[in-house]
Amino acid sequence: MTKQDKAQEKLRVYEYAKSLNMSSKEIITILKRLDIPVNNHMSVMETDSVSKVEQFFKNIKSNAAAKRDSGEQHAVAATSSVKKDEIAVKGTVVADTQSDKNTVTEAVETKKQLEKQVGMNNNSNNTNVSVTSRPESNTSTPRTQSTTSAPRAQGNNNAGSQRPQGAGGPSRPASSQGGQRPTSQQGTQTANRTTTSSQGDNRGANKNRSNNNGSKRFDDNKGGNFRNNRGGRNNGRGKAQYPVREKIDNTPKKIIVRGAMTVGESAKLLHKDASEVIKKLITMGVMATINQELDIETVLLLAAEFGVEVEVKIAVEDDRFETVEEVDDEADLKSRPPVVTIMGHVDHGKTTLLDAIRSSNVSSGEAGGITQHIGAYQVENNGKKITFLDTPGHEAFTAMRARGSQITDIAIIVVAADDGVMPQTVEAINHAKAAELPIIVAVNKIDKPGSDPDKVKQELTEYGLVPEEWGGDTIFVNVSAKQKMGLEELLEMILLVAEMNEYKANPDKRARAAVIEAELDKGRGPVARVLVQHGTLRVGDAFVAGNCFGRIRAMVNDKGRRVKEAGPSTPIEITGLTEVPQAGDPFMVFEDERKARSIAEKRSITQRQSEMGSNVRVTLDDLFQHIKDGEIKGLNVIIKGDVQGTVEALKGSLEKIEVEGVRVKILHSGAGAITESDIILAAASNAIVIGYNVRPDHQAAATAEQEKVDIRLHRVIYNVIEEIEQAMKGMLDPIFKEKIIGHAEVRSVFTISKVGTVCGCMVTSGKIARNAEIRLVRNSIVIHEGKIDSLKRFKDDAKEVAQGYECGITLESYNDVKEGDVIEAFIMETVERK
Ligand SMILES: Nc1nc2c(ncn2[C@@H]2O[C@H](COP(=O)(O)OP(=O)(O)OP(=O)(O)O)[C@@H](O)[C@H]2O)c(=O)[nH]1
Repeated sequence: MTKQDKAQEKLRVYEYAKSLNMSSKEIITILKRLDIPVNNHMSVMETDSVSKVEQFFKNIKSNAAAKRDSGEQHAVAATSSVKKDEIAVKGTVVADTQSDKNTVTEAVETKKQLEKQVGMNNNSNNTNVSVTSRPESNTSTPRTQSTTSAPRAQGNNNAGSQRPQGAGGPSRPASSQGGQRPTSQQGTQTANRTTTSSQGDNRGANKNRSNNNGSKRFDDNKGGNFRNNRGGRNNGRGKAQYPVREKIDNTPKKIIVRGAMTVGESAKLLHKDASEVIKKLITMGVMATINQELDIETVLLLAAEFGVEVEVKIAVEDDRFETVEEVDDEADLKSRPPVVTIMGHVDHGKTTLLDAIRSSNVSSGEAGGITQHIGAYQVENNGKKITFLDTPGHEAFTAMRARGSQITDIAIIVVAADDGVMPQTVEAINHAKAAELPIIVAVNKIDKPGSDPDKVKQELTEYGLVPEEWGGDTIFVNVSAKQKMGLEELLEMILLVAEMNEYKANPDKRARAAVIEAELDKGRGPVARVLVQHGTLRVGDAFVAGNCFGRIRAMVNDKGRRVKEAGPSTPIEITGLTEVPQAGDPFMVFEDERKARSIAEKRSITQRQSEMGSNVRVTLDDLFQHIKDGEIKGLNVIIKGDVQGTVEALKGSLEKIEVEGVRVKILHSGAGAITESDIILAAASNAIVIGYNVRPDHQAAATAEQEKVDIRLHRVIYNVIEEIEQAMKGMLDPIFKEKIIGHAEVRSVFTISKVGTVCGCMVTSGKIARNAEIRLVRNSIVIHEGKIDSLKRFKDDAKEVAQGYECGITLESYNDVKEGDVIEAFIMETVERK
């Protein structure tokens, strides 16, 4: 089986879209509408999702059919109802997304507009509808001319779209439109986009506007421009009850909505009497008084009823720009270089490999530049670029992910052929898998005598990485970073994976990027290295990076050259910041420095508030609530245990748990203490950490506290399983929860006859209380759990001993204590259920 075949086994959004002759964006909108988690066009579509989408199409079809049946006239629709409905879906979604990238309202709108579209289809024969009496409308005159024109396949056979549109009716010269058409160019543009033709002539105008480079850069993510709500479309619907009035109508063509507003405010905006608006609302089934607040959705419907176009501008999105997913027009997307991270075990040759690739593949035309370490670099192979992140290792990678930056496309796992799979190799694989990245394995050091690449392949099959020649789908490349062998093939394989995944971005808009590293330079002030992800970054651009802002003073590329602009996947060093951002911070360009400053300020306030506020991570205590709210579809878990065997057993049992469709997903498991890397992975993947007979090391505990990661420590497998199961069912009753109150280090051990082993200890954190329970920990492994027999300060019994003091401790029925052991004291506390 070829690599291509393998890759195609997984159905990605874009492939599915292609098969339906739709764009990824449309499918994404539908998936979101159906509450199916989806990130982008590369997201894998499970069979379940496909059937849900198909069901969605079916529903639309049957709705349309039902409406048709109930209507009086359906001449046009009958001939090709399936195709028509599909296209109706398509046309509407495009209309939505194209008009604006407001993804939040988009999903809601889709349904409404779909319904509306269906409704509009039913009016298809009603060609004499007086759509609007607005003087500015450019639809009325053409309509009367077009009553004889052939119905459109799209089912947009409402009055407005029945007329030929620009090039859509070549037999009709543009001039025949007289003064009604804004320009002939607009007509042509409209006609070119046949699927969106339902939107009438103004679409052409809007497209023209968005083609204007300058303004387009800042158009993204502003409120929705619900052009389907345009005048002319809906008047036909209400016509029966409300005959057209002859008086001059000053209804605005378009209004801007910034949030919910009262009936009175809506009326003012729509240039209507409040009574008229209230009446209209009643016909829509909404009983409201003049001071009653209408949510955005209702305002949108109301405006549509009056035939007014709405632009939704919700300012709140600006300061949470990283959460807004931009949906670009497929036509605007251009291929971009893949971004690659190299991971692997210590000393397996990550840095050597990065250096070898860099020194042997400097892109043509760039040769002679002075190598500059800016966190990433680009090389060229057969005229195609690849971006390598310069900070090898999965910790840095996952730390960035934890800050919300997913910048890597492909992970290279380096395994030394003379050493084989090591603990950090497994960690790296799991970190890459958690980020859902395609993995290429580079088996390194094949020049070394005794190296055995096949053994590495064999070992990796255990972790789900099966080479293609063995029937799997993982690409393995044998390399020697030191001898520069196999590098060419490695690059080719990266480009192959990139080709299969079609990494694309829209270079023609304001830049979005991620900070790779940042520092305070003595001479130049704050300096940040960023990787441009979307759009083009230019000198002079005002931007926000994390909670900092600035204006780009200068940009230097990885060859040390000053550049004026940088497109997607380009790493660049920038100056012009006011402060130093953090690695992983999101970066976005804004229209001016004032705006950037205000957004940066808002972001830092929000951050401070959320730091003070409640935990946003999943914990077992609030798991049920998350499941109930549909926020999580699976519980991500990291398991660490004292012995590999028990870890495997635990893994097997947990994976079997399923409660109401929610399953446990083990992101990573291994023997040994809970490390900081485990916590970072948990934070990045919203996972909980289970420690079976092991403890978090110092650093890990501190990071867990800071990142608010839930760590569950257990000594009985059954308890772990029960706890998780109960939490998922919402039946967890942590009437008691363990609270660690302190640690004492055993500094000396002596045996006294009749008393047993006495431990001379120093309390290193918190306190040790006489009535507390204890755990004896040796090298992060729990070797005993029990009670304190006696606690003494010098000769006297003590109730508790605080941090920084020495004490003598004997344990109840336990004597196997060694110097260097840690006694962890804990109490069981009553916890209120959330
Ligand atoms: N013989 C041989 N030695 C290699 C090869 N690649 C790397 N080495 C050596 O392996 C050692 C470790 O290489 P590094 O590149 O520092 O390994 P690393 O994975 O970056 O190590 P850390 O940064 O410590 O995680 C160095 O002494 C390299 O010279 C190779 O292909 N063949």
